[in-house]
Amino acid sequence: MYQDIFDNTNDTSVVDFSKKSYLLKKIKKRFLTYGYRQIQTSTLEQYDLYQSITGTVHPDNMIKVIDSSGKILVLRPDVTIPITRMFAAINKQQLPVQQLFYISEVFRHASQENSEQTQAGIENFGPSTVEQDAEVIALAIHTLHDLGFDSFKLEIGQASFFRELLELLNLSDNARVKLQSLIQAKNVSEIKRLLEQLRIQDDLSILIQQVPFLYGDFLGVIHSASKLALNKQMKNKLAELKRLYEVLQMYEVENYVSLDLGLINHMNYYSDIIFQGFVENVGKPVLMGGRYDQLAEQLNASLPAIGFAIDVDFLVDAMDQHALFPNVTNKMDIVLLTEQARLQEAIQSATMLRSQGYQVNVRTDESTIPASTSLIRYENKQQTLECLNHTHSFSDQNELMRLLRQQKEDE
Ligand SMILES: N[C@@H](Cc1c[nH]c[nH+]1)C(=O)O
Repeated sequence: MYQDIFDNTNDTSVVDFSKKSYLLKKIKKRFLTYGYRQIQTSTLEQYDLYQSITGTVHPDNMIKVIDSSGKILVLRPDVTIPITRMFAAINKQQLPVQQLFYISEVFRHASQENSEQTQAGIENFGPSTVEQDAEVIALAIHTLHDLGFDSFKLEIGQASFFRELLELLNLSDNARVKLQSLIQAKNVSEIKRLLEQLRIQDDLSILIQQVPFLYGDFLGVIHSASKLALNKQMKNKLAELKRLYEVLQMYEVENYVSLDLGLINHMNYYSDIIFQGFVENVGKPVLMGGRYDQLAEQLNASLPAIGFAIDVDFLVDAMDQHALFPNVTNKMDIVLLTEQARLQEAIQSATMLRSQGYQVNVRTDESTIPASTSLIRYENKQQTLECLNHTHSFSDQNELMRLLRQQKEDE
């Protein structure tokens, strides 16, 4: 029974936390350079809001809480929707551009377990243009690059291209979901079988069977897709993708992108461009996003927007696998070991050293000394500094500071 208390936790150890904070610092710095400002939304959200919006996390996968009045709340399953809610409440029309970022926990119920993940993401509310899409994609690439990955890819898809295609088929919800997942899995033989079962007319069936092959080199895919019998809207979407690629070339990030016209995302609120970031040897995306120009319409506002979120905990694992963290040590900079009679003197030195930014502990018992780079002893009427296998005695704080500076130079 007691074991239950220890299961299903999401604790982060000291070492992992220092990795996480290293990563978050880098991400935050990069987001700031593109003009994003940090925001925080409430952890508890109205269940009704999420139930009424289509295209979000499935209600069964939300973690519910009941408040004192009996109302059902959910632990924030997504950040994009609360931010859209926030702006839709104040602005019914397009705002002056709003560029926001967040570092927040999201809570989802996944395969029998409650999962809590930290997401670091951005949302950009403003005119829906290809140039804006390119800037957001460049930011995503720039961020992954900052973390030290040199081999990663951003797979780009087009939600409306795909949707148009499916609409031509007039399918039931069930059949659509099934076909979508087969296309995403690129399961060609099952797609063929399903289309036969559904008695889809030949020319459309041939078109759909081509979709799993529409991935890879960006311009190559656009070229292959343009040869298929597409309607005008789909042709326009391809022209936009071509322009997107041109702008990504201006950012000099075109080598990091590929195109997958069969790409779908678990969130259905995306209206146009969607993307997922993959790093080498890791099967799941570490970054997900896209344009969601119609989401705010469900909240009676017109606020085109684009954004993405990074799964921070997953990225920590990926960075670990790629050995991208600098050595993390648990060591104190300095430990002061003192006899009881000189405790006050040691405490005063510790205060002075902390004011200089050193990490310092004072101890009176040798058996409790934590690992440290340097040890200062106050004993037998003497004070000494032990570091790098040398022992130096010093007479006052000035001399101690001089020794420590010297030690830094020698390191
Ligand atoms: N909220 C999305 C990511 C995203 C942010 N902005 C747009 N999309 C997710 O959790 O997958």
